[in-house]
Amino acid sequence: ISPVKQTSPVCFTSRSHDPDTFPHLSSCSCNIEQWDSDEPVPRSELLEKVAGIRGLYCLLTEKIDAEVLDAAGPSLQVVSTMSVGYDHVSLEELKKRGIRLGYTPDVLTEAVAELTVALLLATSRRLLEAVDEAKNGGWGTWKPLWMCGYGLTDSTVGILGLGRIGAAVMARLKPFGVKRFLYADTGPRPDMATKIPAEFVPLEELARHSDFVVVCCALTPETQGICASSLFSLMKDTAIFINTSRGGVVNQEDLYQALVNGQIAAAGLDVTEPEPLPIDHPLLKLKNCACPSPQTLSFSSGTLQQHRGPPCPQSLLLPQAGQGGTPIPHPQ
Ligand SMILES: O=C(O)[C@H](O)CO
Repeated sequence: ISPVKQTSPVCFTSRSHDPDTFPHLSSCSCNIEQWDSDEPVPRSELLEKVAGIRGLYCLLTEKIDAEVLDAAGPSLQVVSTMSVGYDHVSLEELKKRGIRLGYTPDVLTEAVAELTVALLLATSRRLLEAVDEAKNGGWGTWKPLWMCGYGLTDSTVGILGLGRIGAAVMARLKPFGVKRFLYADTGPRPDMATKIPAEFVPLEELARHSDFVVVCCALTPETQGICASSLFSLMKDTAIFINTSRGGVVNQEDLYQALVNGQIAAAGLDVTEPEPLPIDHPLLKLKNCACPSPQTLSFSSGTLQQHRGPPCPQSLLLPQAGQGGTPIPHPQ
């Protein structure tokens, strides 16, 4: 976007941005209009605000589809999303219009990997249940097998989607004495599976053999609902299921049944569909399902301070019309 002074907004940002955290936006000489709220911009406002802009800076709360792009009109050149995943953006519609997409790969790798390990340990060691029991008087006396969980030593961990986050999770779990890492993906990822060796296997084999199944893949048409009863039924009844990718990869009714029927031991979910789940949602009633507030845990302000680069979208994926195709990398 050329820094031309104009009276009408050149860019629209869909959330209020703290100038200290986002110096690039404050110092930019373009005329930027900001949705000045911590809450997502209502759809009707978004459709109005984008008219005639050249750049749109959004979050994963905004669905960027044909309707938004049509409302923006032919002036729109770039959409940037402050997120690692871009499943809320229609790549097809962007491509059709020659609009480029920016996103923020890698800014959350460490944070999400740590959170994944936290969820895995909390569920396998029944931490939240134990805290509840101590608070509500359920801890009567010490019993040797009460609240026993499942250990990582000599275990098999299966990662669905071995991108940056999956590899970072493996690096953190390895020192716990994991014996074998398996992974399933769209194809072998030798680049990700060499430092810590991991075996590429079909998803069904991963489900059958893993003590811990960790989902780190991107949400795509292929992964939508991929974790369903057909997969849970293959898993060990002692298996722990962790999802830190997107809620849409899991069929939540099937997961609920698997947890209630003892098909699997427990689940830790950083992501759900919708977010947040309604407070009376059956998954939130289960003792063997840990489902903390997802966005606060995975995208804390600490994360923003700790990552190595600015949180501004930095990678552009889609070429301008007529410039040839750039393969879309594994987003996570
Ligand atoms: O895609 C992302 O950036 C994360 O899911 C945000 O929490």
